[in-house]
Amino acid sequence: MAHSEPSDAGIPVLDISNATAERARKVLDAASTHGFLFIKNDGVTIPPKDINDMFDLSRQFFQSPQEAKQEFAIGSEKAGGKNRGWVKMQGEALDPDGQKQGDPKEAFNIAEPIPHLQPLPTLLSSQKQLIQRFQLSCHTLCTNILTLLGTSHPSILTSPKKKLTQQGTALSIPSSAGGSEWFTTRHDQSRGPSGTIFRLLYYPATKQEREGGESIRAGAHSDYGSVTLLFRLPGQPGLEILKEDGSWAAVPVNPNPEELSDAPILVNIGDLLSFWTSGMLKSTVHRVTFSGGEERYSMAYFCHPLDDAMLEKVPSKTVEESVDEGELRRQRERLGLGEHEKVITAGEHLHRRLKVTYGLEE
Ligand SMILES: O=C(O)CCC(=O)C(=O)O
Ligand SMILES: [Fe+2]
Repeated sequence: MAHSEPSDAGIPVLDISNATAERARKVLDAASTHGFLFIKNDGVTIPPKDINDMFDLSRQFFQSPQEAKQEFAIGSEKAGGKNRGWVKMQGEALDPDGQKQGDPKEAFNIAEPIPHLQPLPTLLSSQKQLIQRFQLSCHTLCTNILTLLGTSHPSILTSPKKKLTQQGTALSIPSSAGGSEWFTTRHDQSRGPSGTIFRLLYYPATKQEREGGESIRAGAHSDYGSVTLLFRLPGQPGLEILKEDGSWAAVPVNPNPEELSDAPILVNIGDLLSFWTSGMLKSTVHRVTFSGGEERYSMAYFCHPLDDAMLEKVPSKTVEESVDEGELRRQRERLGLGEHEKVITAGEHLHRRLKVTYGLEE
């Protein structure tokens, strides 16, 4: 069967080491068009060495005996709670309608280390400091992105019908309502628990490369939270995003290897942030496909707001002017929310999202 290569998704690489209005605008622009953006690794916020060390640790962990992993099976008491621990091969289907079997991958979910890190298998707990430092760095980057999102003015509003109200300024969240800190205070982990998860992912090599094409290793889905950071290894692509015309576009690991010695960090908007901004920010559907002759590793940091954050309308003129009614309707339907205005919390959003997708009950 002939297989055509997906085109490159054309996601921009942004440098946010200096938070200028122009950069903030670009972040918001990418978030409200692609739903994906690359952040140039500044070498400091998330040190490349920590990324490499985390990948090494992940590799060692997934290569450990099945029983050592099984002991910390997801949701088990030993793993310390509901969404924590090891997910075995085909243990979950991200696209239950489109797949006969679960995703051919393994995962390990690590919750925020607050008040302390969850119980971990010996190998992982021997590297507690690295893991916690990594979680903290990821949270810092998410906070930086959320601050920029809260302060910028989207260029998409230059469409003929709409006019920029204040050139280069914020989402116009009034400072009396929290201003540029509106999102970040709702992600401030010192204020309460959240659904944030750091996830190690392993896609084992399949015995036989599928003839003539790729197999789906992570089913088509959008992420649940507010912002996701995704780390991949050079030479291990496979991520694709769904474009508006229904085709899939490949997301390279490093779109500009000549200039960027460290791969940039891939960021995507999740359903919750899309819902929260009335569909203005896009939670783009994506999947992982590759022919399977070789194994693949990735790591994702799914940043969620505090469980009790109310998903009320963001007090922003910009958001109001950019409501995507169709997207909002789809999201409300998926969450089982009726026509009527009902404000839910981030915790409830996550619960509904997991329930609708996996048919989970309490
Ligand atoms: O492994 C990847 O590159 C992407 C994984 C992903 O999209 C997810 O776990 O939500
Ligand atoms: Fe994802």
